[in-house]
Amino acid sequence: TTTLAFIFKEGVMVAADSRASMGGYISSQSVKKIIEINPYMLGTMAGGAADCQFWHRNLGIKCRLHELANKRRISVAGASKLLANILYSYRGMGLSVGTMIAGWDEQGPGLYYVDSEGGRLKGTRFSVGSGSPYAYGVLDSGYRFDLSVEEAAELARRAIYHATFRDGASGGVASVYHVGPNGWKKLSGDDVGELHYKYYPVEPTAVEQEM
Ligand SMILES: C#CCCCC(=O)N[C@@H](Cc1ccccc1)C(=O)N[C@@H](CC(C)C)B(O)O
Repeated sequence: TTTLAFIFKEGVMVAADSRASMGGYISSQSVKKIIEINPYMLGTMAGGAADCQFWHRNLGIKCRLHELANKRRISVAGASKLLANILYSYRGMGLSVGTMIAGWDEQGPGLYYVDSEGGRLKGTRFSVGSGSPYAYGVLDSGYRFDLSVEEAAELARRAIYHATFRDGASGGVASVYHVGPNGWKKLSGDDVGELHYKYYPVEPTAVEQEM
């Protein structure tokens, strides 16, 4: 898996691939790794498929119950704390979850990294998953706070693409979401095979050049 998220002038950009693997076997090319927790908050998934899917579903339920009990949406800090605490309570029992909670609340854009070791970090730029070293290379070299939404989406897309090119456990579709003051919006979903020819256009052959 390759997932990434970063805060910039216009909010938070979130992106992920869609591959599930079991050793060398590719078990799925169509996993939704960006979870819509509520209209203003997204979660990303990396690690054990079952663990990520179960605990993100559980988090969504807790967030909705928080809204009903408090008549206001939960903050990004609050949602990430709920997840970190429940994961920590299972520490050492073999859970494998590496996730980011991204959203917009009264503090503006928010981004946290949370994992099944109990880690919880507030930050402005993360990449999580087996392909993250490759994604960081593209992301860190291209990141600026004052990117436009289009530039930020393209940076996120390119970083996921290059990670899927090098990491065998990443692939399928590169999905990109933007979270702004009015909530999240899915910007794109591109098969990485097609993205390949966007970044490496096929040179016309000598014969075609003759035509
Ligand atoms: C579908 C299906 C079977 C999925 C098995 C399964 O969890 N694969 C894992 C890799 C893994 C993890 C721990 C033990 C073994 C195998 C996987 O593909 N994780 C991706 C994210 C999830 C959300 C799809 B990514 O991190 O590579």
